[in-house]
Parts: sequence; C-alpha cells; structure tokens
Amino acid sequence: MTISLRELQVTLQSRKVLQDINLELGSGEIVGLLGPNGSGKSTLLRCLAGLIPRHAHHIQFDGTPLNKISVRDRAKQLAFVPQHAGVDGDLSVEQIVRLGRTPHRRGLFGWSESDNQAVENAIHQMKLSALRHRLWRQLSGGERQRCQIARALAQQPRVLILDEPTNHLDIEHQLELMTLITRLPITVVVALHDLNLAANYCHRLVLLKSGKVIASGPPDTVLTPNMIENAWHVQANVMKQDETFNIRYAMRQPIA
Ligand SMILES: Nc1ncnc2c1ncn2[C@@H]1O[C@H](COP(=O)(O)OP(=O)(O)OP(=O)(O)O)[C@@H](O)[C@H]1O
Repeated sequence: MTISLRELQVTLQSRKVLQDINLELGSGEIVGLLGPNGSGKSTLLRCLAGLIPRHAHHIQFDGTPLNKISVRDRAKQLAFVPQHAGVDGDLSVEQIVRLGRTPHRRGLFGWSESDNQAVENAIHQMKLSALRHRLWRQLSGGERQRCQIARALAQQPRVLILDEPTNHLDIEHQLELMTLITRLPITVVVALHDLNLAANYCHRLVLLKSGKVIASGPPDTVLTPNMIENAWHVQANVMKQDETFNIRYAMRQPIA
C-alpha cells in the first residue's frame, strides 16, 4: 500500500507540532521515523493511524483520502502499536492477540480457521507460546510490547505503524523484531531512537526536527555526521562495512 502525506500541519494547544509534511511512502517500504524527543514522531504516526481525524484528508492510502475509508476498512488495512499501549480488562496474552482479528470477523460467532491461523502465527512470530495464558498484568515491559506487536500482526494489516517498538526489548528481541519486519510484505512505518537499527533495517529514513522533515531518503543520505549533529547535537562517526552501518556518537562538548 502506498501512503502520501500532503501539506500536513498539526497544531496542538496553539503549538505547531508538525509543519509542511509532504511524503510519499512506497508499497512494501520500511520507513524509519527519526528525530529528537518532542520532534513530532508520535504525532505523525497518530495522524497516519487516523487518530487525529481533522487531519485525515491530508493522508492518502493507495490514492484514497483516509477520511473516505470507513473505520472498519481502515482497521482491516492498518495496525498501530502506540508507545504505551494498554489493555482493558484482565486478559491473557492469547486473548489480547485474538483481539487483532476483530476487524475481520462477522458478528460474535464468526471465528474461522484463518483467524486461528493468524493468531497462532503471530504468537509464534513474537515467541509468546510459553506465555500465552499469562495475564497482561503479569507481563514484563518487553513481554507486553511483544504481545501488542503480536496483536498487530494477527490483524494481518497492509500497513503496520510502530511507535518505538524496541524500547523495552532486549537486544536479541530487538534484532528479531527488526528482521521480522523486513520479511513482512507490507508497508511499515516505525519510529526509532536507535540509529543503528534504523540504518540497518529500514529502506528509507525520515528525520524530523521541531515538527519539520529535515531529511528523507536512504539511510546513508540521512544519517550523515552533519545531519546527526544538526538533529541531536552529538558528534557521530558513521561507518559502513559489508553493507552494515556502525554509528557511534559522543557528546559534542564533554560535560564539565
Ligand atoms: N496533546 C498535546 N497537546 C499539546 N502538545 C502536545 C500534545 N501531544 C504532543 N504535544 C507536543 O508535541 C510535540 C511533539 O510530540 P511527539 O510526542 O509527537 O514527539 P516525539 O517525537 O514522538 O517525542 P519522543 O521521542 O519524546 O517520544 C512535543 O513538544 C509535545 O510536547
């Protein structure tokens, strides 16, 4: 699914949070959204997920404005995992993942073999088999994150939007998640703080600063030492060997 954003501006409580956002995201692309704290990443993802309805007409999925796609169709096509996703009720991992099938079901009793398969695949992909009967309140931060991502995968969306999905994950699960994302035949937009994960797993990066896109393109055009210093005020050493990026950074000036 292609996604276009045209002239998107978002003002929240009189503050311009996003300005002049124009982007074309290709079908099947993995797009990493980068930027310092408060630069507008989550707000942009919320707009893409249709959660700020007054701006939905600035976003098109395969050429159709988001406000012209019914909520049910949107839920079939798009899955969003916010930064701090919660769960209502005392549900188990399996019950939460099954919720991902809600947009695809007809009525209360329409649970099918394909629903079952999607849930089992998602549980398997997020390595949650041993935890499937564990209650949400009994999960660690990383386990909760994997559970929410499994719910999104069970939805079998054409667009997956992830807001800092790796922030509670240990390094093994971070790499596994990013590898899994690269294998999904869908468009993925993922906000990340880890520049090495972004550079090594995303086809394309969009760098935000103060609500504006200051760079967009393949990782080696966006994550240059100058851009990194401009965005985060750190000195970076960007190395690439055998197609693998290794970015190191240090404070521009040592703290006295
Ligand atoms: N509901 C709101 N009302 C007013 N200001 C808001 C609201 N939500 C977010 N903001 C402000 O908008 C700016 C962008 O916030 P956003 O959460 O999109 O940034 P972010 O890039 O995701 O940050 P982080 O990396 O810290 O998660 C911030 O300055 C934030 O304080």
